[in-house]
Amino acid sequence: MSTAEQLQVVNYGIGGHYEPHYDFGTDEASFTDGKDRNRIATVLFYLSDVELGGATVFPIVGARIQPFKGDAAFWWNLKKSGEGDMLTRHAGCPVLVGTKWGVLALRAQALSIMLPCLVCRETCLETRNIINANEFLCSLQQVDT
Ligand SMILES: O=C(O)CCC(=O)C(=O)O
Ligand SMILES: [Fe+2]
Repeated sequence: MSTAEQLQVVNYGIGGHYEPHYDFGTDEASFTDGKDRNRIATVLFYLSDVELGGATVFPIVGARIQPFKGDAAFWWNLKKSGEGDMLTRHAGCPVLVGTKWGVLALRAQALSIMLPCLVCRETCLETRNIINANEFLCSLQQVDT
């Protein structure tokens, strides 16, 4: 797939975590080369259950996703305008018991090609049975930050 970066394997042991961050590039210089290749979306496939801890959390929208083997989390990093969506700040909470395995696909795509697709994104998400963390998970349990 020419528009996706290489898959990244995520593995955390006890205490392993990922500090709050954005997946889109904030360094404008990297994305003003005429290619519009900022990271439009992220999908994180969970390859293991985690006994305790290890949730992926979105503190600004108050969303929390506990990893279960076979589940996936999906979110759009950019707004329709192409700007980074500041609501997507997220983190991997420390693993307290067990191990966390996942595969992360960061999708870099020319916005001119992706924009028409954004319009129907709810439908696309429904048919793929994946989770839109930005919109759908806002209603889930509040995160303690
Ligand atoms: O481990 C997680 O739950 C999040 C990982 C992540 O956000 C990343 O690798 O960019
Ligand atoms: Fe991330």
